[in-house]
Amino acid sequence: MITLITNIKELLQVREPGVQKVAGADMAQLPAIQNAYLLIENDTISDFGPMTECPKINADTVIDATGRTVLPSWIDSHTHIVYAGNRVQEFVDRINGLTYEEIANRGGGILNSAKRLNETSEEQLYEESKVRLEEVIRQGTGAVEIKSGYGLTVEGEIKMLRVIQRLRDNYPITIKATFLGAHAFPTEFKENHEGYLNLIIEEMLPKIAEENLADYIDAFCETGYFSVEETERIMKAGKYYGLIPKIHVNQFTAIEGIAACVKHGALSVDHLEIVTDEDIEVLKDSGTMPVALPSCSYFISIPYTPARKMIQAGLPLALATDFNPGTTPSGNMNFVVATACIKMKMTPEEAINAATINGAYAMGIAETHGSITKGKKANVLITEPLHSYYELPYAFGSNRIATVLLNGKIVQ
Ligand SMILES: N=CN[C@@H](CCC(=O)O)C(=O)O
Ligand SMILES: [Zn+2]
Repeated sequence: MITLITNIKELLQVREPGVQKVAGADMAQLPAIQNAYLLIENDTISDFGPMTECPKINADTVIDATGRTVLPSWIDSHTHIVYAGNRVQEFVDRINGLTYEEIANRGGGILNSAKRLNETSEEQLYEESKVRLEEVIRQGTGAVEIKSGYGLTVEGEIKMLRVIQRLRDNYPITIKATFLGAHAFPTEFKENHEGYLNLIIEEMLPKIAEENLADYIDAFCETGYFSVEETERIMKAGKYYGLIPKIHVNQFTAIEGIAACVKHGALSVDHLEIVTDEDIEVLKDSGTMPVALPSCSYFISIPYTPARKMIQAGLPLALATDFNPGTTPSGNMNFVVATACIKMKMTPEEAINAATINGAYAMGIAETHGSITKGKKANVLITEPLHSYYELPYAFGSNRIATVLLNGKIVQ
């Protein structure tokens, strides 16, 4: 099956093989070809270049992209798409003055979602989650990481991870699964942290590893949730089973969790609304990707990740949605890219790099996703006719994606 996209006004994020991520000043560069073609063989990008070099072949499908931009699909490296019900009441409580912390202290927040999830059947959970997955595919996401973490019981966590596996089996989007048993302490373990850590390490992890249900391990390293020392125990236990850490850290407070994550070889550190100079130092020259989640900052009115400061220090940065029922009931990467430009003062080039190649690194899939590169998966987006790709973040409330290809096939 051969697909040829012709007359592309701008083909964005064109990279040689081997580029895993971009950092610092390099984030401002978004390599592009004007008036280009893109050749897809089966599910793989096989060639691209200027129209003057377009091969004369009999393609099965030819798409004329006159006036349109073509770019790699968005990579959403941090989501909690699998959940039951919603938390609209907490949304209204926050409008009326309560904070996220106050709501959590009253038994709301993560524990609210966990209660609901444990009362929901696996079938129902799958049905609710697939609607969200279908929506983000339409919005241009071509790869998504999905976390557990609303079970907080052996059965609940396994149920979530099985749903993630079923989504992976049934949809063309690339999915990675992360075990987040250490998302919050269930009420019965509030005064018995040791007991819950033992449950995660001795019961949940061996079962998850046996069924091969997760790729990564996560913990919510935060004041009032998992301490740095507790997070280190979770990371070590995960690594024993081959799960690389990707950690929630520095959302509300900086407690030196980032240093611990770097020490344990975390693939990414996510949230980073509060970042100290020491945190930035420790991330320099590490293999750990910082991930910002601007829709979360927007929705619960907390600071935005200091992107400018981090990029100026030479760091890379990825962008993801954090799609979840509490702090970010949206999986729209177009909004994330726009909000990063508008609120974090990232340039469109930096934001697109952060939402494609750097997101792929944060998901451990940079070899196959995140750029227009020969041999990579043909997960690409074709926009509506645009004057320039700047219109993607400029039109912040709109979706300018007209066509979505996953594995070389048009799905939208
Ligand atoms: N901060 C931790 N976890 C989620 C929110 C969880 C929730 O409130 O349900 C987040 O990334 O924002
Ligand atoms: Zn999250």
